[in-house]
Amino acid sequence: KRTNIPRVGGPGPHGYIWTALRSVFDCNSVVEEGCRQFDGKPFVLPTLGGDMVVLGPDNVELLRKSDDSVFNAPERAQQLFQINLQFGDFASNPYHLETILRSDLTKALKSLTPDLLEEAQLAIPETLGMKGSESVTVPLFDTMVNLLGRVSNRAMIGLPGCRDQRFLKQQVKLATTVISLAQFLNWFPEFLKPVIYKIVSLFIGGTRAVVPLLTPHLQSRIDYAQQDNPQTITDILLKFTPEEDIVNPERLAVRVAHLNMASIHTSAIFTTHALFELALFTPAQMKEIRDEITAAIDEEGGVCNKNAVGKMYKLDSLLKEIGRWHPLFAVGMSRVTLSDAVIADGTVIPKGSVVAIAPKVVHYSPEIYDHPEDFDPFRFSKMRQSAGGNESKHAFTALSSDYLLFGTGKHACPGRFFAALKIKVILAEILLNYDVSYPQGKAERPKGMPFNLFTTPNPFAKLIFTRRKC
Ligand code: HEM
Repeated sequence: KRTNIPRVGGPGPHGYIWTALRSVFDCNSVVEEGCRQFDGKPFVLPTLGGDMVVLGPDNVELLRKSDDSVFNAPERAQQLFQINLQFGDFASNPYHLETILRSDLTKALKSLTPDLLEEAQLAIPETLGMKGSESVTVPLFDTMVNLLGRVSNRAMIGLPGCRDQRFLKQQVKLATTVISLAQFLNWFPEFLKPVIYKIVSLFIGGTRAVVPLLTPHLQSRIDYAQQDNPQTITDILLKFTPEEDIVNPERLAVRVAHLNMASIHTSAIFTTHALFELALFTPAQMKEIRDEITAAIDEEGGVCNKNAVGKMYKLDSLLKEIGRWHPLFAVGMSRVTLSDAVIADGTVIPKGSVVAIAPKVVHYSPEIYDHPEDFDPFRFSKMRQSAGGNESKHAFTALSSDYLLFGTGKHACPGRFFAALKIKVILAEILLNYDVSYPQGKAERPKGMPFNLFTTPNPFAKLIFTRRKC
């Protein structure tokens, strides 16, 4: 048994604390340092939430096959988000994850597309604040979070809830508060956590602030759903909702708030990165991507429906290349070991460890990707062309051990098809109606903002949207 796993960073307590702080503010370089130093062998990454064992890429398969008996994901989600305090006891019956997201939502995407498109068409000029002007300059990430909050909720809860600004404001805030609050709660002993949570959430909001604003919108869906014609994700969810959550819609609101939390920021991050990249496109690249979008819509009789979106291969490729470059987390697919576990190189990981994998080691591997250090927006659409019958392997939403954006195995992101659809509907609409450019003198990709192993686009960076002349 080898259990002495080395640690990245300087020696001694000072080295430990300094590296843990770097994992908050400079996570990408600490993780890169560890991956380089230990060259595929596991190493310990100190974080403010405790030690994390970063496994080499040869363990992706181990996590893919995992059934939670040894490498457990729900337990890790509990630690990361303090789910029992912030979302209640849904671990015992996660019906909103299992039934709806894994099959029913994906099947319903076709019928949700017209509403997503209608909302995008109305919300884009309103959220940008165009108000009749030809051109506006906006802080891009915040603008996209607000846009995605509204468009996502057109599918999630429908009208009029998706335009309720008070609800959207609290819902958007939830994603940023949940993780920080969970990390803060982790510093207290178990028995104190509920009290601390109650006090702190009085000041910073969180789930408790979203639920009362969301519940009335769900109540009207409950009344509507008695007719058998689901028009929103909530309507589909209601088919699987136990009676106790129907009579207490606050309980249902917690589930919907949780789905929204997983859905809005992730999609907004991708839309933001995509627009930052599109603003750097050459005129020839821009023509290529626009021509493909127009052709896809024309083939569907001028309607941007789900089939049309499915034919926007260059847009799909751009998103996939963004995911290769910016995989959300410096380390992801995080699990807790429920017993001692032997990994690919024979190392024994002790029971109770948190393990994770650094996606960039895979995404930047020259054995997998040609010139991995180059950002090539059409990398995957070119790979698709030469795939000889295996084209779908290169789709943005395809899962593979060569591409870890959406994780792997049983817990791979179940919302990825919904995410891809809404992001593409929004981007196609923007590309066909606006030119995007950087404010003068800033024509370079803004650096992301790492925080707590997670990297968001720079919130201060701006983009100019100019209406296209037809
Ligand atoms: C581009 C957008 C998105 C990205 C990059 C993304 C990424 C991820 C990743 C990396 C995981 C963890 C996978 C693992 O541990 O193996 C995950 C899990 C999850 N995602 Fe997403 N996600 C996105 C959009 C969405 C959307 C739109 C929804 C909801 C509608 C969603 C719902 C979830 C849920 C519920 C889980 C937990 C699954 C489980 O534990 O079984 N995600 N996502």
